[in-house]
Amino acid sequence: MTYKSGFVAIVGRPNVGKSTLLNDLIGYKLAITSDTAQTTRNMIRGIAHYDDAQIIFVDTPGIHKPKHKLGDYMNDSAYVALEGVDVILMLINGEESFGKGDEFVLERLKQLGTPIIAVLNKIDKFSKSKMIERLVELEAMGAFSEIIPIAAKTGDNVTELLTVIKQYLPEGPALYPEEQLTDVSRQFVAREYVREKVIYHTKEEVPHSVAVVIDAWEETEESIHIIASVIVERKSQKGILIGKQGGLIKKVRQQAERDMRRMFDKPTTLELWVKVEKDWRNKDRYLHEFGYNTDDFEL
Ligand SMILES: Nc1nc2c(ncn2[C@@H]2O[C@H](COP(=O)(O)OP(=O)(O)OP(=O)(O)O)[C@@H](O)[C@H]2O)c(=O)[nH]1
Repeated sequence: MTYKSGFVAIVGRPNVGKSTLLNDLIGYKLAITSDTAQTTRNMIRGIAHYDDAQIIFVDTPGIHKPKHKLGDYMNDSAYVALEGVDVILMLINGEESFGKGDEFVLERLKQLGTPIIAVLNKIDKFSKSKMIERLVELEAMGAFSEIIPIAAKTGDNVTELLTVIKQYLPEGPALYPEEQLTDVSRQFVAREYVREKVIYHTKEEVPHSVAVVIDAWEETEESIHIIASVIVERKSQKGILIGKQGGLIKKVRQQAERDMRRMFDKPTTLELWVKVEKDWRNKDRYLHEFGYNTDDFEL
């Protein structure tokens, strides 16, 4: 049996299902997901170990028109993630026809000369005839090495996608030790879990204005206690997030704790403080402090 190893980038417009697919492929919840566009802000590597291959999947922020410095950082992380990968998965939301946003992403990808697999996602949400229409549309573009329809949410056809991906990987040894599942820290994962719950429980403006910072991480053999700040941009958002008698932030805390216990495999408790930093998404100092800095790219 030949053993293969390589890097696979998952790219596309916001909200097409990239993080859902990453979690599916690696088999646990590393990347947070939501129905709010632009949830993923950093590139995240998930390492999948198979009998015949090791694949490093790189999830990326959705490529979009940036409106602030954080948006610039997100797009930059997506492009940096493409460097040196063996295959690119371009995720497309099959509910809609290939639009201007997709075209913009594809133009950039074509310049790299890396094989691109078009992954038509969310096939559980539309009819077979619509799916065929979309596949024909993609085929006619002549830009893709393969076109695979899937439903990342239900796992439909993801095994088939994996088989195709492996065909594009070079023969080679494992690049990471078997026990390593990602390159991001547990602190990063903890921050992201909190952010996911905030996004879930708040609407409209709040999700994009939130950052999470770990202030303290107290860990023993038996348990973990984390103190974290949830940063928002306006006083009004702080009120929304705390909720009536602290009800909303309590829900965020409890649900994040539940995910953390599962992920870190020990009892985990969380203490959350909501703070306001005006317009942080446009200020280099805060972007740096909250973990959205280009220094990460060297990782
Ligand atoms: N019905 C259905 N929903 C899906 C599927 N894949 C993803 N979703 C949903 O689509 C939404 C967006 O999914 P994400 O995985 O967060 O999308 P993303 O591309 O990482 O989004 P950004 O962070 O904005 O770049 C979530 O509500 C998912 O549950 C699918 O195959 N079928």
